[in-house]
Amino acid sequence: MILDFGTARMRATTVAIADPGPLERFLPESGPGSAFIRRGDGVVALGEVARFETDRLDAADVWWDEISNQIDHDSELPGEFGTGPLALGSFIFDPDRSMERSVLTVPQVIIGRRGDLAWMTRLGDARRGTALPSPGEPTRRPGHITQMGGSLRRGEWERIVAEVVTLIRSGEVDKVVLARDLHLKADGPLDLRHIYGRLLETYPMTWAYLIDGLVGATPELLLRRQGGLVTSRVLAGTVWQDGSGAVDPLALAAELARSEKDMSEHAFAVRSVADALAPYCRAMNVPDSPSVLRLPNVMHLATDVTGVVEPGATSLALAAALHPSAAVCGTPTHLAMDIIAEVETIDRGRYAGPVGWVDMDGDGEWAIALRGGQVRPESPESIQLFAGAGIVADSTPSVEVQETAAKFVPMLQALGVAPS
Ligand SMILES: C=C(O[C@H]1C=CC=C(C(=O)O)[C@@H]1O)C(=O)O
Repeated sequence: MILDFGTARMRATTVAIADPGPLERFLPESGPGSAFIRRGDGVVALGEVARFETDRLDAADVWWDEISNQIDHDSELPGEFGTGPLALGSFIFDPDRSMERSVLTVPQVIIGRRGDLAWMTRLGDARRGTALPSPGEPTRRPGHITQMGGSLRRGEWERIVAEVVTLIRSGEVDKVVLARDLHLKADGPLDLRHIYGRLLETYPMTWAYLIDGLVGATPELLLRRQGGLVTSRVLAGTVWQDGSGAVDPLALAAELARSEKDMSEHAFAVRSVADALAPYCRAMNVPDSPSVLRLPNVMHLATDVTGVVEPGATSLALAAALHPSAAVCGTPTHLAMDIIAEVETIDRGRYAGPVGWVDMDGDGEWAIALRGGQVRPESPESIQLFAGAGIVADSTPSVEVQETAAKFVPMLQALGVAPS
């Protein structure tokens, strides 16, 4: 479905503003509002002048190119990364099999910040001037929440992991990332702004996203394209504290860095990103060995792949090339995708798909929608959380269940629910 402003040209104005305070406070309780924030920097987007519901990143790329060509933009900050009209989007993991839809939306008002720079962009309606919108109503914490369990019981999911390990050991496939879900139900509609605010407080080092009922805080950046440079933060390979929290973090990091199983899981993910980026880059840097990224709930092996990108490839085109990486799908990609569709039994929807924004120059940031959940308009009191784990030849099903449990922690904490 396409709703756009037809053949009429649209005016947009960007002005520098004084520090607007926490961006998330502008999110409205109802009506369109999206956000993409990390360490206080990012954008909050209000209202909607155009929307494209497609399943394909490359179709979204073409649509945004057409729409952005219809915008006449006056800016006090020309050329500043991330300022001006944007499209914010969230894409389905497997568009061939999902019942859900991807979304790309062009907001009416954007309030943004990067370091000392803050700005507001308004599309259309120049009469509204440069006054900031009023902050949204206070957020509501959820009332009582009931944990309804997952679509599969833990034991059933372990059996699927075991089956996939057997496939991998037989040489049919190298790596498959398997996910499971958890359903929770509150006694009234959930206020996603509250969940989002909690994630920003507790996980400031992640990319926190909120778009069309999908909310989460992901540590994994599919790509940032800024001018001629592209960066991808590849994560795969995980350790976590047991319930006692007694293990020295340095010892835990060392255990991860020494783990052959995690190193092999990570290597597949890095290779998939490097191979997908190579045709778009004049030069690339792929570090030989990963570092360890420490988050409050888990630690990951992390590699930042960088490249000098050929002119013309927008951030959406690059996201189309990179998705799905072996951090969320597997190796070889198509075989892993088929196995996921066959054995996982859940519709991932937009979980593990690209989430982020693109500007009028094609620059942008696309994270991978992990550590999050989905609220659907027809049941605003219910949320479905997702978490996955990379399965390789040495995986142990019961340990992979624990890993997914550790990955549910940010969302459970944000909902005020004790992890089980
Ligand atoms: C698939 C997820 O995590 C990915 C990202 C980091 C580490 C991962 C791992 O160690 O399995 C996964 O590849 C998820 O959080 O749902």
